[in-house]
Amino acid sequence: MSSPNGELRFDGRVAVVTGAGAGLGREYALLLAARGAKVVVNDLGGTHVGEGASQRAADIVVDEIRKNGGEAVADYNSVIDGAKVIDSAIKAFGRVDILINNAGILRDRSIVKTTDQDWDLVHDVHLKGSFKCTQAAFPHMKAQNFGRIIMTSSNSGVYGNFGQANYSAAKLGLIGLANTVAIEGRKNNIFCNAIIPTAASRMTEGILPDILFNELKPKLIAPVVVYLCHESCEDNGNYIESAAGWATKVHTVRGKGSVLRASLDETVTPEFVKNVWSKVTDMSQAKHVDNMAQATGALLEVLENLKSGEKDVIEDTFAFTNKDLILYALGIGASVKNSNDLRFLYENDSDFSAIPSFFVLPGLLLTMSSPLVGNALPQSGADLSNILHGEQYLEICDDLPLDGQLVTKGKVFDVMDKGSGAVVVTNCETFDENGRLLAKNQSSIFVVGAGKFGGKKEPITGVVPLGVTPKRSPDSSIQYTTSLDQAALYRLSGDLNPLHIDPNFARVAGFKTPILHGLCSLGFSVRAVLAKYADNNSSLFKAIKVRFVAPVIPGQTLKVDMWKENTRIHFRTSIVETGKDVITGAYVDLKSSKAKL
Ligand SMILES: CCCCCCC[C@@H](O)CC(=O)SCCNC(=O)CCNC(=O)[C@H](O)C(C)(C)COP(=O)(O)OP(=O)(O)OC[C@H]1O[C@@H](n2cnc3c(N)ncnc32)[C@H](O)[C@@H]1OP(=O)(O)O
Repeated sequence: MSSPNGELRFDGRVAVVTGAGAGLGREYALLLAARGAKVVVNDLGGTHVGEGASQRAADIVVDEIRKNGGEAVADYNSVIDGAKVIDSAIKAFGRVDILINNAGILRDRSIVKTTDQDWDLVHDVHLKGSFKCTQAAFPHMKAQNFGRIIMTSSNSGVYGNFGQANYSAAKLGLIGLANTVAIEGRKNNIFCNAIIPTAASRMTEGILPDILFNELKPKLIAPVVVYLCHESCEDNGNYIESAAGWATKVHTVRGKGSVLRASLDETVTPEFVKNVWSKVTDMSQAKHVDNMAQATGALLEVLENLKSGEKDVIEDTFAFTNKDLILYALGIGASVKNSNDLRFLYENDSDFSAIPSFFVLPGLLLTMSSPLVGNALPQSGADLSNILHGEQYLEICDDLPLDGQLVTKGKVFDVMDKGSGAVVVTNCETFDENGRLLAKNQSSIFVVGAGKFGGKKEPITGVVPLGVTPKRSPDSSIQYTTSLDQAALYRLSGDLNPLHIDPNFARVAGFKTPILHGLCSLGFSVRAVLAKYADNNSSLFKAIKVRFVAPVIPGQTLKVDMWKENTRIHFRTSIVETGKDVITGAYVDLKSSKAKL
C-alpha cells in the first residue's frame, strides 16, 4: 500500500510492537502509527534489568501517537504471556498484521558469575517471549494470508561480547527462530526477518562510547524495520544490520571444505584432518547456502564422488592473474635485460604470454596441500622435512590462458620402494572454467628415508620415462646465474616450503643452507630451451620431463647444455661452480607444426 506520492502506508494494518515504551520499540510504534497503522504499544514498564512493572512507559507512547492523530492502545503484559499480548490487538482492532518482537532486558555478567536467574530471565524475555508472541499471532496471520514478523537479534549474538553469554545466546537463538518462522510462514505470505540494530538505548547506555552513543539514534533504524514490515517488502528469512543511518544484509557463508578420507571404506583420522585443516578452514571460495536442501545436497555430492571412480581423486582450485605470470617469470630469472623476455614481464606487450612451466604450479600446490603423498606410504609419513622433488613431467594440452580460475584433479599413480627412499608418483590434470583440459602434470616425490618397506622398485606403465641424452657434445649451451634471493623470490609463486628459505629448517632436512626449488631450476632450463630453439614463443612448447639429481644453492650459476633431435630438445643442467649435474634425463618437446627450428 502506497499513497499517490509513493509514501509507504499501513492503513488498515494492525501492528504489535513489544517493548515499545522506549528506545527502538517506541520509534517503530511512532513511525508505523504515523503511516496509518493501528498500534498495540506493549511494554511491561520494568527496568532494563527486568525488574518491576509500570503502565507509564506504554501509556506515554500511546498518548503521543494519539496526539499525532494516530490510533494506539497500550498493553502491559509480559511477552512471555504472548497470547495475552496478541489478544490485546484482537480485542482492540480485530486483527494482527505485524509483530515486531523487540522487548528485551540485559543481565550482563561474565560467564562464571552468571546465575541461573540471569540466564533464564534473559532467555525468557528475548527468546521465549518472541516465540510466544509469534506463536499467538501466527494463526491470525495465516487465516488472513498476510503477516510480517521481526525478530530482534544483536551483534552480541553474531560475534559474541564479553559479559553477555546469556544475551548473546538468546540473540543468536532469535536468528534461528527467524529462519524457521520464515520457512513455516512463506506459503501463507507471512515473512519473518531479523534486525540486528546498534542503537543508543537504556540497554546500551554506559556500554558504548559517548561519541558513538550520540549518533546511534533509534529513529534512524526505525525506517528499515518499518520497510521490512511493509507488504511490498518481499524479503523473508534475512538478517538486516542497521545503525547510524546505514543498513546491510548479513548472512552466513560456508567454505568449500575438504573430504576427510580418501575413499568410502576408509575412516576419518585426526592425522588426515590435520593434514587438510588449511582446506577445511579456507574461506576463499566460501558461498552462502540458501537452505538445508542445498547444504545436504553438497554432502551427497561428496559421498557420490567418494563412491564413484573419483574416490581417490583430490580436487583443488588455482586462481591466477597476469601478475602471477609476471612474478613467476621473475622467479625463474626472466629479465628486462633480455629484450625477448619482455613478453613474460609486461602485460601490455603485444606478445604477452605465460612461460608454459608456470602450469606445473596447480598440480604442485594440490600435491603439497593434500595428504596424497603421506597416505600413499605404508609406514612412514611424509612432511616437508623429508620430501624432495624427484622428477617432473608437464604436458600442455591446449592454448594457455593469461588469467582465470583453474580446477585441478590429482591422485597417486604409483609408489616405488627405492631403498634410500620411497618415490610417490602423482598425476594431476588441470582444467579451465569451461572444463577445457589445459595441462597434465606427473610429479615424482622422493621421500627420503621412507624406503625399505618391501614395495616394488620399478615404475608401472604410464610413469613417463626419462629421455636418453645424446652422447655427443652439446649443440648449444646457455648459462644463467641465479641470485642469492632466487628462492626467496620464486617461493612467492606458491611453494612456500621453508626448506628453500629457512636455514634452521634446511639443517633439519639435512642441508647446510636452504636449497633452490627444483621447479625453479626447471624454469631456468625451460627459458634456455625457449630462448635458443623457439624464439621465446611459448605456444611452441609441448612438454617437458626432468629428473632432479642434486640440489642447487641460490647464487650458483646454471649451465643448460642442449641437444636438438627433431622437435625434441634434450638438455642437461649443471652447476658451473662445481661442475655437478642437477637435472638429467631431461627434454623439452616442441610442437612440430609451428616450430621455427
Ligand atoms: C608436485 C610435487 C610436489 C613435490 C614437493 C616438493 C616440494 C619442493 O619444495 C621440494 C623441492 O623443490 S626439493 C629441491 C629439488 N630436488 C632436489 O634437490 C633433489 C635432488 N636429488 C637428490 O638429491 C637425489 O637424487 C635423491 C636424494 C632424491 C636421491 O638420491 P639417493 O638417495 O642417493 O638415490 P640414488 O642412490 O641416486 O638412487 C636410488 C634409487 O632412487 C632413484 N632416484 C634417484 N634420484 C631420484 C629422483 N630424483 N627421482 C626419482 N627417483 C630417483 C634411482 O633411480 C634409484 O633407483 P633404482 O635403484 O631403481 O635405479
